[in-house]
Amino acid sequence: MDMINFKKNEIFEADVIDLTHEGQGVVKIEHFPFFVDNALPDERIMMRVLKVGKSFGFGRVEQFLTQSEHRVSGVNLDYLRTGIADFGHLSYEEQLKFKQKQVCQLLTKTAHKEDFPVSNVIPADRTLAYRNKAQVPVRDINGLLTTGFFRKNSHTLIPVENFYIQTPEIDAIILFLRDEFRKIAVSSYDEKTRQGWLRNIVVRKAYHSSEIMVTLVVTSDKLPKDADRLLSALTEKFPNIKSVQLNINADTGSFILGKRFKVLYGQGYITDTMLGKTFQISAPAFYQVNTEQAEKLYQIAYDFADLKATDVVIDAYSGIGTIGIGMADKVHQVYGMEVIPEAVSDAKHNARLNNLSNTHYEVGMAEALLPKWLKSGIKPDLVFVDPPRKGLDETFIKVASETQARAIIYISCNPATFARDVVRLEEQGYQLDKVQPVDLFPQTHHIELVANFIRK
Ligand SMILES: C[S@@+](CC[C@H](N)C(=O)[O-])C[C@H]1O[C@@H](n2cnc3c(N)ncnc32)[C@H](O)[C@@H]1O
Repeated sequence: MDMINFKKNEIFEADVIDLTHEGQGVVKIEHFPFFVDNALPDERIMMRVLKVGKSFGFGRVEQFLTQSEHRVSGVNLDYLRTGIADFGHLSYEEQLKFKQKQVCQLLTKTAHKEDFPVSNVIPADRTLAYRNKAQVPVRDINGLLTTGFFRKNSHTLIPVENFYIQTPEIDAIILFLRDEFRKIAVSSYDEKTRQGWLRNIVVRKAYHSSEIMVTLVVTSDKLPKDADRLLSALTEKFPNIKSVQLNINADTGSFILGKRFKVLYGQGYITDTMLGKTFQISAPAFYQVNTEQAEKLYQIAYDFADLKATDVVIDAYSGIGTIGIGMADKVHQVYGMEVIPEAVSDAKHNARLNNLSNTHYEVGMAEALLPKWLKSGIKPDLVFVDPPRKGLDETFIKVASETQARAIIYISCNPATFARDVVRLEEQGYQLDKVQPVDLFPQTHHIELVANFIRK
C-alpha cells in the first residue's frame, strides 16, 4: 500500500489536477473514482482517502492517500473531469464535515462571528439520483451529435451517459433523444461558427408527481423533418412526459435559455407537490433541484419564523411561490416578488390551485418593488428572502430593515455572500439568531442554509 503525501498544487501523474477549488482550497482530485465509501456495484475504487488533514483554504492542505485498487474506467475519468460531483472523492460524512466547517469559517472570517453555534448540517437521505433537473449541452464530437457536460471551467464537451446525481429517467431521456437525433442527422450547435440547431437538452422530473418536462434549446424554431415521429416515439416511451417545448436561443452569450418558447406537446408546464401544496412549474421558472431536502429547508424556515395567524409576510425572490404558498394558510397575507414573469404567472396560478385568496404576486426587482410596497402602506411582520447566489442587494437590505419586521428569514445557496449579508443586516438592526445548513447537493461542494435574524 503506497502512501502519497500531496502538497498543495502538486501535479501527481496528471491524475491530480488541482488541489484548490476556486481559490477556496477545497481538495480537488480529478482522476478519481466516483465514490470512496459508497462505491456503486459497477464502480471500482482506485484510491481511498485514508485521512484528509486539511483546512480548506484557511490553512495548509495535507493529504494522505493510498493506492489500493487501481482500476477505473475511461468513462469515470471523463466524468470526473466535468466536476459534476466535485466532492465524489470524499465519503458523505467528510462532505458534511467540510460543509459545516465552511459555513462556520465564513461566518468567522467575514462576519467576525467566532464560535457562532451553527447547527449541524441536515444530511440528505438520498445521496445519489436526487436531482430533479438536468441541462446538458449538445455538441459535435468527431462528427457525432453528443450529450454530456462541459469540462470544468471550459466549453469542451465531455460525453457523459450516467450523471449519477440525477434521476436515472432523466439520463434515459437524454440518451434516447441523442440516439434519435443522430438517426435523423440533426445538427448540434457550434459555438465558433454559430452554426447548428440543437444547443441544450433540459429535462425536469417532478419528484412527487413524476411528471416530466423536456425543453430543447435550439437556434431556430424550424423543426427537423422527422420531428413528429420523434415526438410520438419519445412520449410513447416515456409516458410521464407531460410537456415538450422548444426554447429558441440564437444568442452568443452563456445563458442557456433564450426568451422565446414554442410548445410542441402538452401545456408548457408540469405540476408537482411540496409540503402538501400543488405547484405548476413552467420551463423558465426556478424550482429547487432536490425536492426532498428543499421541503426540509422550507419547514425549518417556517419553524424559525414562528408563524402567527395575524402575520403579514413578504416572500422576496419568490419564484413560483413555493415558500409563500407553503405557509399562506397559517398567516394573514403573503406578498411575493420575483423578476421572471413566467414564474410570477405560475405563482398566481398556484395560489388558485391551492384555494388561497390571501396572496399577491408582482413581477419586478426585489430592490425596486420593496420600497414601492412600503410606500403603499404594506407593513410586514416577517420578511422571507431567498436570493440567487449573489445574495441580497444593499438597497434591499436597507429597505427591508426599515420595515421593522420582527424577523428576516434568509435562505441562501451561497454561504460566502450570506456571510457578507450578515454584516450588512446586523448594521441595519437585525441580529443573527440561528443558522441551519441543509445539504441539498450531495457529492458537490454546494450547501444551502436557512438563517433567522431578529430585530434588535
Ligand atoms: C434561489 S431562487 C428562489 C425561488 C423560490 N423562493 C423557491 O424557493 O423556489 C431565486 C429567485 O430570485 C429571482 N431573482 C433573481 N434576482 C432577483 C431580483 N433582483 N429581484 C427579484 N427576484 C429575483 C430568480 O428569478 C429566482 O426565481
